Amino acid sequence: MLSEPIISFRNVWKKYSRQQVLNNSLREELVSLFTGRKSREDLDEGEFWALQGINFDIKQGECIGLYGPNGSGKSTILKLISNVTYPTRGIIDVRGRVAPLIELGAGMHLDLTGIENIYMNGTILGVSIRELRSKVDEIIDFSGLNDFINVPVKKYSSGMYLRLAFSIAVHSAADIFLFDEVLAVGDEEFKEKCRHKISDIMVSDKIVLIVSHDKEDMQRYCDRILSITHGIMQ
Ligand SMILES: Nc1ncnc2c1ncn2[C@@H]1O[C@H](COP(=O)(O)OP(=O)(O)OP(=O)(O)O)[C@@H](O)[C@H]1O
Repeated sequence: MLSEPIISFRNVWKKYSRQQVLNNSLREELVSLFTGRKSREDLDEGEFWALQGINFDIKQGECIGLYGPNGSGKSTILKLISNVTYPTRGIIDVRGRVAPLIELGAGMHLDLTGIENIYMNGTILGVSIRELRSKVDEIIDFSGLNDFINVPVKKYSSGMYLRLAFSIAVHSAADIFLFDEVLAVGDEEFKEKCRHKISDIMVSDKIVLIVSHDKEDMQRYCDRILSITHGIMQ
């Protein structure tokens, strides 16, 4: 059972449009649908493949680094794993609860205070209210946001968002942790704390997926590195 993949991508393609409004009229869409003159997978003007035929498996307990130049498709892979977006083609299987630290502020409820977000997001990430009550001081303490914990998060700086989001995620019951260069906005002291916490998670049976431009760093910590360029995995 342990060796079964928890995340699997089978021939996954993701199409994006550079123009938000497509030029296709409804008529053109209908003609293509009924006549088959244009395959649904073909690219319309302004569209491009952000991912092309991606295949990989990740097993329980693995720590994987995702490496590639800007715009190569790393964040798109994390968004597909966390269901923020969907594949244009292919099959994605993700078994387990995902804690996605992929976009600063994503998943935060801006009008709620820090502590309200701890309860809200903690519950979404599988922690019971009773457990959250017993962990809340530890979560606040790790975040270092003690003086700001009763302030609505819309007043937080990007570093403060990170502190709260990271602290909630690493104290959650998630099975899969996605870290998309989130540490970039943290100060050195907090980064160091996060690195320790990530190392603790790595030695557990959880899956950790890290996106970073620092290949050497990833080689030190990760079991494997998946390299991607222009949406194609090497
Ligand atoms: N919502 C979107 N709509 C249109 N294009 C998008 C969207 N999201 C990403 N893209 C494009 O898809 C490509 C892959 O983007 P992605 O964010 O996955 O790359 P990345 O490898 O994470 O880049 P970086 O290292 O700069 O964060 C890029 O060309 C990007 O501009």
